[in-house]
Amino acid sequence: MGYGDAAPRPDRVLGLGLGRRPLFPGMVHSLSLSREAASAAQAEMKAGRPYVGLFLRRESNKDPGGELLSEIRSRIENDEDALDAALGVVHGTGAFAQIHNLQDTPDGQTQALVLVHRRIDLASVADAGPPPRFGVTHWPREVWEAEDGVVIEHQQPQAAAGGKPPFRGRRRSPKKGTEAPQAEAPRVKADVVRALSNEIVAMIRELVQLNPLYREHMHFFAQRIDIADPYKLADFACALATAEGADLQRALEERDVAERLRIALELVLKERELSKLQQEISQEVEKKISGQQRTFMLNEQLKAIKKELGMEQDDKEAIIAKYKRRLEQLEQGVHPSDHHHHHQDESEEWTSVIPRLAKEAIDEELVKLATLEKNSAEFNVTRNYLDWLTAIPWGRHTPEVFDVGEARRVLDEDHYGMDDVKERILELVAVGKLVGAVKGKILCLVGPPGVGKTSIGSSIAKALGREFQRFSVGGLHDVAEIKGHRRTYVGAMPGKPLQALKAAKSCNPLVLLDEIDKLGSGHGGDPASALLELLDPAQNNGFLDHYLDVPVDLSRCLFVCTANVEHTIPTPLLDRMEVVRLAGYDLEEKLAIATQHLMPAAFKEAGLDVEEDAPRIVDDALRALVKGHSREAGVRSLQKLIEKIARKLALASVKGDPVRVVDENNLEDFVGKPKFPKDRLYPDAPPVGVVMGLAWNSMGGSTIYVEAASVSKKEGPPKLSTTGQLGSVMEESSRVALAHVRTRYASDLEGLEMHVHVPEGATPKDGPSAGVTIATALVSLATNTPVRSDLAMTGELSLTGRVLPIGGVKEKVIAARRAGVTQVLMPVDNQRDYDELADYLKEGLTPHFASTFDDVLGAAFDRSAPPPPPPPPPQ
Ligand SMILES: Nc1ncnc2c1ncn2[C@@H]1O[C@H](COP(=O)(O)OP(=O)(O)OP(=O)(O)O)[C@@H](O)[C@H]1O
Repeated sequence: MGYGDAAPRPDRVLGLGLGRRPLFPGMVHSLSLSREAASAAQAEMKAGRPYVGLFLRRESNKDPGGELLSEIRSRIENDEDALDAALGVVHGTGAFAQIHNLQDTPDGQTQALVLVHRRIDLASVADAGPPPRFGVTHWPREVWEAEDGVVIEHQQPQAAAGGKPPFRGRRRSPKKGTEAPQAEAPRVKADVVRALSNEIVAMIRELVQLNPLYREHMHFFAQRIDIADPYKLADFACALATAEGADLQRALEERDVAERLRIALELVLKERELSKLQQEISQEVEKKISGQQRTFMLNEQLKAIKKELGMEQDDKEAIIAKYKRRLEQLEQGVHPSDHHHHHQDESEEWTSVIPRLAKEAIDEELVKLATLEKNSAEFNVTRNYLDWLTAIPWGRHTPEVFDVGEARRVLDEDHYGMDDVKERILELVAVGKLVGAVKGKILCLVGPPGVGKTSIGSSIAKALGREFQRFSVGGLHDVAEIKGHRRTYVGAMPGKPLQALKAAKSCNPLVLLDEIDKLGSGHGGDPASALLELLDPAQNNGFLDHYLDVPVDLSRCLFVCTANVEHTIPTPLLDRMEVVRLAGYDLEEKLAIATQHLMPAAFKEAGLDVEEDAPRIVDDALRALVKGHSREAGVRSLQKLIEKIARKLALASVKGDPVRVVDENNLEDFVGKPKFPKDRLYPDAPPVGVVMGLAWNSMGGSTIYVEAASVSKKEGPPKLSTTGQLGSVMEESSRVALAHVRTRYASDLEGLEMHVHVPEGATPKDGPSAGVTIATALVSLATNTPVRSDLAMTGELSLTGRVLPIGGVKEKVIAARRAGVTQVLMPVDNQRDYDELADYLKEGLTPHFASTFDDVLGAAFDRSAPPPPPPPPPQ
């Protein structure tokens, strides 16, 4: 596309208004035209005049494209002079451009590709339009030649230029020098122009580097425009600039080359500043974003470096400060991790002194800690040690309750019965009230599982106003569990007593030692003697843990032990304990416990208590539950069954099919078929040779049958074999029984080979108390006489036929009642135990107290019956 002076110079053109900025000669533009402007341009092209005059509107609008200047007409109709009207709407100098091509865009506009040839001045309004047609004067050819420093500056008028002065109307008054370029000395002017040109080129280069968008322009420019032509350079620079329309118009109107260059330079300078600013902003934003990341990375690195160099001095100081603070709190009597607990009130009692030895140890360790390397193993050892030293609740006590009535209320709240235990506790409280302190009494609760030994422990603590802690010593072999490890061990810790003290946050907690009867015997020292040291009030005011290495006063702790049986408790321990026996519960007691405690608790747990008409389990169903499903001394499996029922009730109620009452009829839906359908192996009268005995073990009391049968008859002394997992003591009892029976029934027994069996063979049985039962079974066999069916017996038998006392009277009586017998036989020496039993346990029972085997036989065989005949000879 050639441009410039070769193009025709029509003196009338279609006039279009430009909204935002004027166009400069030499440029190709894609100009969007309004619909009317496009159709006017179309018409021009059709008429073979593909030209437009493009004038910047005085009041610029947003639209950068070309439009028809229809306002001119209305202005003229308002009696304005036509040229004045046009110059009121647009600037007087514009661009003469050739339309190369028109293309419709989807949004209803038309894109016109125009090439700007030269400047024109608006000279007249040939037709107000719309579309308006203007009479125009074309600017002369702009030529710049400088030869040997002499400027030849032409502005040759070409062809008919209308002859009118080029500037009219509202144009700003021309600048000095524009009218008279010759005013400057040609020589100087040439230098100025060159200097300005160079500067503009340099600036444009910079722009291109700053913003790649300009690169395209530059490329175009270099191809088409002679840089050496300052007029064209100025126009190019202006076209590049994103400046205000008014500034650009000024450059458009400027005739003087130097002045035009100056304006152009000013514009590109601004452009460069703008580009720089733009770049700075974008860099800043980028920096900000990456800055955050950087800070994080650097911090991490710093940490790593500090760690590497062991420079975490600050941390160490903070740790030391922490201990100092704890120490202060301890000395003021505030425990470091003081928590809110129910016993706290004004009367809280403080003995806030840290023992001298402990204080010395703490101070010493603090000094040591300050000198140690933060990452050394020893630092951590020392730190752990200080943790423990400062975590012991030195001198802190919870206020104890010495109110008998209140203690009784608390104890009764959680547990039914257990009167022996409660009585003992109330004694403690009463003595404490008189003496001022409960000195470490060791209670030992002995009884079968599930009778509430552990759970009453926490009630006792509550009743006495002490914190509750427990740990099990069952199966404990290592003395270190009690006395702690020496600090030199990796992962060393204090023993369980001090751990309990730390957890209790007070020096007078109730500490429950579970399963003291199952204490192991150790290889590394004897746990029993360590426990002795812990429990003995004479020693434990200076309990020395291997780890802590500083004596701790445990004399204000109250120790309670639990055990299932007494005889495996190490004797030295047992000697110092006060044993309270819990025998287990019979049916009525279980019913009471279930209704008063287990059921409400289980229902609450299952969320059943919130309902208005909450479901209930009727007494008969409970009775069936106890008899058929949970034959045990305690109530643990009864509790589980009730919880199971509660869950199923909850499920039913959620499903929308609630069950209101659990009775005997629907009980099986909840717990299945009874596990113990019958109470007795021989529901009716037992056959010859079978006798019901009473036994008890760690699981509570139970009835057992002893069965004797003759196997064969041979020559010689009678023989006896036994089965049923009998222990050695019971084995011996049977030999004693046979020996004694032989002294009386020698002829009946002669040559008899007998077998004694104790059914439920899977359960190990031991103890001497089956002696009378085995002997009676042998007599029954020897004399071929059955014993009374409603009798159960217990008692040790000596060789000479004396009946010796036994243990577990209450358990055995309960077991006898459970089996439905009405007569019980026991050694006369146990009569006192029996008399002390609660009346309801004795109701309906006939006791027999035997001192000799004759007494036993008297009770076992109906005296009114004829004397037992000799047994028939076996086949
Ligand atoms: N007399 C009672 N009154 C109320 N609840 C009781 C009574 N006896 C036992 N319980 C309840 O029975 C459950 C079992 O009791 P606990 O665990 O204390 O038995 P334990 O004698 O310590 O058994 P183990 O020897 O196996 O430790 C507890 O939930 C307890 O509350």
